[in-house]
Amino acid sequence: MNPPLVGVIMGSRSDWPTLQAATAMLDDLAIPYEARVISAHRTPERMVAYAKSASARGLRIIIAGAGGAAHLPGMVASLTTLPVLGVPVESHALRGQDSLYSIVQMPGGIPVATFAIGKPGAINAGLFAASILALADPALAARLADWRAAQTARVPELPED
Ligand SMILES: Nc1c(C(=O)O)ncn1[C@@H]1O[C@H](COP(=O)(O)O)[C@@H](O)[C@H]1O
Repeated sequence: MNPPLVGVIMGSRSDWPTLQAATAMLDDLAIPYEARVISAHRTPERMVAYAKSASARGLRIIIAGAGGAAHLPGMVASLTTLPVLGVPVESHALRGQDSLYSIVQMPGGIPVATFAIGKPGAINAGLFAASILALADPALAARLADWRAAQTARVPELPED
């Protein structure tokens, strides 16, 4: 297996069903990744070590999902200049609006690319990671174009089809 290019991290194991929508896209496009549970709140030292070593270990993009007081994506972004794609996980109490606002409202200077709440956001984070990597990888760009074409072909023209 090739070394991972994308680090998929999440604040809790309970986020994994959401983040698996991102890793499914990476699997579809044959992009090597790793998945880890890392929390800014519960495992702060694991987070610092991961973010500081990510680039040197060969990671090119980090997808970070978290719910509620979702500090993980922003804190990781503060510790690396790799692109961080933030996925707001749908929380129970506030249905992910807390997660979304926590991730999207970064102060100027530390960017996190923020996606939609829940699985649609995770899917798009996976596809966006592919788009970034495809800039320097023509074979991946071709796989991504094929993936889009297959998606288009699956959309029926008539509603009863
Ligand atoms: N938002 C964060 C962070 C963080 O931002 O570092 N660490 C855990 N969490 C979130 O807490 C929620 C509940 O976690 P549990 O299900 O483990 O109680 C999860 O959605 C997780 O992302």
